[in-house]
Amino acid sequence: MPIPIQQDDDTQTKDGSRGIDATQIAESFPALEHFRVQNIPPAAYYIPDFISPEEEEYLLRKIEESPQPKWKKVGTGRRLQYWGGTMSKNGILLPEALPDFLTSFPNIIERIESFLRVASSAKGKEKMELGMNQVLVNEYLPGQGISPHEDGPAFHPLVATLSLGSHTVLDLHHYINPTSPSPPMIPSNSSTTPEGKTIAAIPLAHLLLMPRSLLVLSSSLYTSHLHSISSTAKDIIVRAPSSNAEGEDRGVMISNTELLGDPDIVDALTRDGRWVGERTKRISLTFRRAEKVLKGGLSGALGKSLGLKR
Ligand SMILES: O=C(O)CCC(=O)C(=O)O
Ligand SMILES: [Fe+2]
Repeated sequence: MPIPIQQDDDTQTKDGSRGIDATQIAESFPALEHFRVQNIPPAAYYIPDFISPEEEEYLLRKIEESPQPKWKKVGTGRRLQYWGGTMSKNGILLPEALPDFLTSFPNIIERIESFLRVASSAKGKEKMELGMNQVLVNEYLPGQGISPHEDGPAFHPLVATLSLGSHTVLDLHHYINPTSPSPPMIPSNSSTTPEGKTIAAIPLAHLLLMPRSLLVLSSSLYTSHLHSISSTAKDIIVRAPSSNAEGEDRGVMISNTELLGDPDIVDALTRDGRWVGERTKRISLTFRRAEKVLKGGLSGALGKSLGLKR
């Protein structure tokens, strides 16, 4: 890639909307299936170099320059921003206008939507119509992560995350089914959610997310699995399990090696059996569609009465 920007008026589609005309280029465009991460539950798609380094730099600057009150702090000290509005306690988006850096140059929302629409329709499948209306920006300093969680039913079960600045490793987790007999090998340090569901102690899979890549999580990976990022400053990726290393030094095997599009990493894995990456500051943008949106905009008083999270 990078996926082309659609800005010119002559790229308007028949219905007047901007973007790639699916019927024109579906044939020549790689099908979404091409980006599918293999051997994990359906479905994750990893698209390397979804944006250019210049676009990455521009987005990083715009996010950094956002007014101070836009930054919120979570318990662990990590910072985040919500664009497009915040969610009420009962899962309704209290909408706000999205900023120009997401809607015009580099036109990233439309580009993600066009990509998914075109790529998913390449084999005559039903087109994905998303209508992304909220963008969550997360900042991670080296050593910061996010504990295992689900993004929840308030959002359409397809989210796209753009990584900027640094690589990271996203861990995918599954629940241990309480109704099936306990397998003898379940490690005793598996954790339990507030709802009493048990999360398997060992992640189901690891995905290396490089800067400028787009990760799409959908269907059962969205609805019945969890994801997390470990609070580490260094990632060790290995080609095969190693028995002579302890703890974190053991490294992890990733499920998206073939999709990385990064010869240096693939070479290191082939030559040395491992790749070590020191994390730097990472900004992620998660694009999603809140299913329920408050009609008629938001007045401060109404927002408060709905339990607006700020
Ligand atoms: O930073 C990421 O890649 C994931 C963020 C995330 O899972 C979330 O904020 O819900
Ligand atoms: Fe999440």
